[in-house]
Amino acid sequence: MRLSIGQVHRNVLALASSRSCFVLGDRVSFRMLSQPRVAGFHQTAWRGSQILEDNRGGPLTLASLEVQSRVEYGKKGKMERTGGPKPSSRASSLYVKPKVSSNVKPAKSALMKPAGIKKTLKVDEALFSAKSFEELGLPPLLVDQLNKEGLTAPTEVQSAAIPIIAQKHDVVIQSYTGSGKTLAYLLPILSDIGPLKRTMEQDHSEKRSGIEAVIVAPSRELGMQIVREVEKILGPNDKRLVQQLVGGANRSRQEEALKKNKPIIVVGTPGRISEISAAGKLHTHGCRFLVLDEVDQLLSFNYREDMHRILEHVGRRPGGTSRDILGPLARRSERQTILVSATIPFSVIRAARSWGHDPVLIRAKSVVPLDSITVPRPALSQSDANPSSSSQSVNQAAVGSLPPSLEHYYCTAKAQHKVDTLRRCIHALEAQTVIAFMNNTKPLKDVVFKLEARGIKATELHGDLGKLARSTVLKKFKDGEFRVLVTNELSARGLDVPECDLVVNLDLPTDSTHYAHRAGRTGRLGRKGIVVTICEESEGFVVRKMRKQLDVAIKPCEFTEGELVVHKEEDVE
Ligand SMILES: Nc1ncnc2c1ncn2[C@@H]1O[C@H](COP(=O)(O)OP(=O)(O)OP(=O)(O)O)[C@@H](O)[C@H]1O
Repeated sequence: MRLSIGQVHRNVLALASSRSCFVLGDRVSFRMLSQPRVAGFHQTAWRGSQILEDNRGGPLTLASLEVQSRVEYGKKGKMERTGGPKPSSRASSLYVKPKVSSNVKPAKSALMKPAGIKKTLKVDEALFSAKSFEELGLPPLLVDQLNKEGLTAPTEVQSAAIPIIAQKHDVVIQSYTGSGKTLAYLLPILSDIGPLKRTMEQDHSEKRSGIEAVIVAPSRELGMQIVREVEKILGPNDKRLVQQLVGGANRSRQEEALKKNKPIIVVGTPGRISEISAAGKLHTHGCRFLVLDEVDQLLSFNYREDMHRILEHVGRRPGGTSRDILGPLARRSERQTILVSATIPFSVIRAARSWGHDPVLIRAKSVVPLDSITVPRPALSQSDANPSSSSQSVNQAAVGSLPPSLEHYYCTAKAQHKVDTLRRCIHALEAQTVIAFMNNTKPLKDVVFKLEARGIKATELHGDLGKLARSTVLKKFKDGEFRVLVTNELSARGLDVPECDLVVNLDLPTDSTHYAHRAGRTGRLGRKGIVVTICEESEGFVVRKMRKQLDVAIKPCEFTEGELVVHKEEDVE
């Protein structure tokens, strides 16, 4: 395939999508494919073949990637599914056999009743790569530690990401929820820094001191989850090498720990990292890795000042290009930048291009250079802004973000009957670990109260709770003390509760990206999971619209006589 390459320099100040993703920096260089029909990487079905075995240890270049000659175009609108069969073709194994009546057609999958004991949801082996951790070049000490933790095979996205990150590329990792993106970036980092790294580099790297990796996450809960993951791999003797810098926790204690423990990795929320950095207590100029987990959220308007500081300070090369000419964030730095999310809008691709060295997009079974992806121009001013194209970008971001193992349904209920419908839904599906989402904080308590009154153990989680209460609630829910967690958007991103077998939307998510992240709290790592949206009759069209945007079947249903009854599509369209 021939690429026509042009350079476009552009001042980018404006938001690039309806979700207010902003692009920092004032000079963006990107190349465009000559084919105008290419809508973008999510929709266009890029099929970069699995190229990892083609890299024979040398530095990864576009030529070595062989992507230009090996990329194929799929049909417009069809997406490439990775790491598992299509939803329609899979065999399912969830709790209930759907009831079929005259106006009802059976669900495609065969649902089955559970044993009356606490379920252990089976992990789908198709999600795992054929390669082993050793074959991906991880150091023996690290592989041993992974084995000790019961991690014996990499997932597809880990298999794709580990060698590319090890070759020092700036990357964007996009893979569906629960596919193992956290280890996809942690493992190559821990191969390079800390006590488990490659032995041949040990002597040289021993001399390094200070923070070598900064990982940023949008919520305290996700930050702490990442910290636990790093601690697990480092083991009890070295867990002090990772320091949490999340908001809500005691700042002076965090600062003391930085001084005393001399961590090599910090994980935190944007506000707290930037606060401690501004106070001169966090020195990250020599940092080699910057990870933005849930990057599309981190680059939203809400975080712009803190993220600006982080991008400006972390791993900054002393004496970089003058900010007068290029602006502070267009300056190339020595750090390796790793951007991660299940949903990657065009604004993130643009940002990654402007910050990175030959950045590549890694998906579970493909690796493509970002320069080869056509993205629409960002709106430069209010008058240029085309709301439909920016919302299109957000919707495009959601395609391919959902695990194939999920089943999606929706039913209608009046507002005052939603909790009762939720109760019937939980019983019909015999769900044991349920996350119910609402859009606001206030009504959460009321839903908990009503569920408890109906004999279902429930609890609420939201940002207004104190730090301690938040972690206690989450721990108790993970330990199975509560059957239902009623929560808001706070829990939609990154939260990993492997046992979660049902997600319910009690309020409609604001768009398909929000739907994807909420839905992704179930069906983790290829496990089976069900997502049910309970909406009012007048909102049914919104669900059907999201279904189209996400390219997944969200089937109309109801819960009667303790059964899930799936309706024929024609009856409701
Ligand atoms: N190779 C592996 N073997 C077994 N379990 C794994 C492996 N990799 C990751 N996991 C587990 O899979 C679960 C999901 O991983 P993770 O939270 O990294 O997913 P994710 O892709 O980041 O999801 P999200 O997009 O929702 O943040 C976690 O419980 C994690 O410990």
